[in-house]
Amino acid sequence: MTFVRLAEVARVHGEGATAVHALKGVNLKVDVGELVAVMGPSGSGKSTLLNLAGGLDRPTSGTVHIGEQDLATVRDLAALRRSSVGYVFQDLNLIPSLTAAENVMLPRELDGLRSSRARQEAMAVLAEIDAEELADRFPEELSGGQRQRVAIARALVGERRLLLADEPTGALDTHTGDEILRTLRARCDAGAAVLLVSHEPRYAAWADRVVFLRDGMIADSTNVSLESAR
Ligand SMILES: Nc1ncnc2c1ncn2[C@@H]1O[C@H](COP(=O)(O)OP(=O)(O)OP(=O)(O)O)[C@@H](O)[C@H]1O
Repeated sequence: MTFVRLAEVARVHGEGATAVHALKGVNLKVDVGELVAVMGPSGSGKSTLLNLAGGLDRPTSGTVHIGEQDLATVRDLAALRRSSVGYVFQDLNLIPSLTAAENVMLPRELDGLRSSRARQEAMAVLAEIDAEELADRFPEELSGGQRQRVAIARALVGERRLLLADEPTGALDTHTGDEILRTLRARCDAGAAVLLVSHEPRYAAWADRVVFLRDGMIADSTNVSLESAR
């Protein structure tokens, strides 16, 4: 079953002579339970693709569906994003005045959950990625790698059915990076759809499929033979 569908999606940044055609007529489906890795050179449109797939940006032309919903017709896109989509950005975006646990709780509290329940969920997901001991620290008290793990916990909390990860292993050592990939893979196997941008072939090996972008177009798409790759 397809969970995310991009059809003939184009995105032009700017206008006239300075216009940048970041994506040009991209078609992509990600199924429930599927992990798709997006690879490609710098500037090929990977982040633009992720932002469009999660409704953070709108296409210049073409359509994006999450589940049954055409994002162009969704009234409360922010609510849809909060309930269905988890993002791990390159620049982390943790709120400095909140502890790690409070950062992870925040999306659930915005969903209307009581604090005690949101905290329970936050602690469970921090435990899942082996980061419970970070719960009561503030972002400035964490290393780059620890911040990354907290940002990942925030993306996983709740019943997010679509996870978008842009270089989620960027600041992490190999062991922790592998742990994160194992967690993403487990979420996927439990029914999430995952889009992962990575420069590193070793992480792409965790994917079901690798999509290569070049100059805003899908240049190639390869199914990964999982057993041999991991
Ligand atoms: N807001 C924006 N305004 C103007 N141009 C943009 C904007 N966002 C992206 N671009 C341009 O669109 C193209 C695709 O950018 P994008 O960030 O999607 O590529 P990327 O493959 O993710 O690159 P990287 O690997 O360096 O993160 C690039 O030429 C970039 O400069």
